[in-house]
Amino acid sequence: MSAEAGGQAAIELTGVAVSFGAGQQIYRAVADVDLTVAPGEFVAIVGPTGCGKSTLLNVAAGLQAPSAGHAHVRGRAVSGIVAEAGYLFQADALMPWKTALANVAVALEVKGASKREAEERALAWLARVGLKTYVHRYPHQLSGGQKKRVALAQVLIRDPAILLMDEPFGPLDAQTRTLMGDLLLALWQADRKAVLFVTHDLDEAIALSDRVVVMSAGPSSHIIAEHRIDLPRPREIGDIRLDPRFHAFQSAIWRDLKAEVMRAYGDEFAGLKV
Ligand SMILES: Nc1ncnc2c1ncn2[C@@H]1O[C@H](COP(=O)(O)OP(=O)(O)OP(=O)(O)O)[C@@H](O)[C@H]1O
Repeated sequence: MSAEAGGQAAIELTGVAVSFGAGQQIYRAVADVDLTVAPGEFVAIVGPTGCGKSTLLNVAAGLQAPSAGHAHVRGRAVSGIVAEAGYLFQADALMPWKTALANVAVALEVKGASKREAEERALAWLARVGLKTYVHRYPHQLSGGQKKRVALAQVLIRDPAILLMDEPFGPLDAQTRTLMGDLLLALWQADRKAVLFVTHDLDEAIALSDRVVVMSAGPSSHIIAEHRIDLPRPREIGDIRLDPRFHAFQSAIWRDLKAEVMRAYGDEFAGLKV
């Protein structure tokens, strides 16, 4: 679906540059990025470490002001934190002193819902993410994957218009990552929100997305390629990985990415001669 077909874009970055520091110490992390996510589209950003993936996500979230260019979310210029976005980051955002139920319910309570209504809806969301029997556990009594499911419920219960996800399943083991990917796909399929998803993992990017955007190594990182992933939906990650076209996408994206990854790491590996 193009941005035009769905009306205004869900997320639109135009000519975005981000620099850190000042004077002689200035570091131009990202330069001249144009990126549009259409309503209902799932877009993944991949690129070498330190290329500016999180920086771009932060610009879309309103957490980082661009030094040049503009960010729009659903047609509105971003200035400050975007309230209609749901964020899921690698680090755990759960409050350790609250149960799973309270952690999810609080997302509605802060928006003015009564405790009873918030808890009822939180129970329904925890059931949707498969945690019906864990609602009274505290985060330290949950596995990494279970905590991620609570975090997902905590984000989705607010019904955000767009989702911004930064390596959300990064700390999980491979099997749990796959299950979390399938859960995310099932939830997304039921209620297609625009998603901007940052990951290091090519397989994850291909399996989940409609489009994979490849960034160059920094400084002045920019988009060097885009791949439309027209694999059939609904998808299950285990099955879609067996599709021969999945491997064709892997090879094509890796061809774009490899030189940039080598450029990002080159000097460090050169220094490791023994
Ligand atoms: N607040 C900051 N101050 C100074 N430099 C920063 C700041 N935030 C990010 N950078 C630098 O900008 C560049 C891009 O960082 P960013 O975290 O966006 O990259 P990334 O692609 O998400 O990295 P990774 O894949 O390793 O998570 C990096 O070189 C980083 O060191």
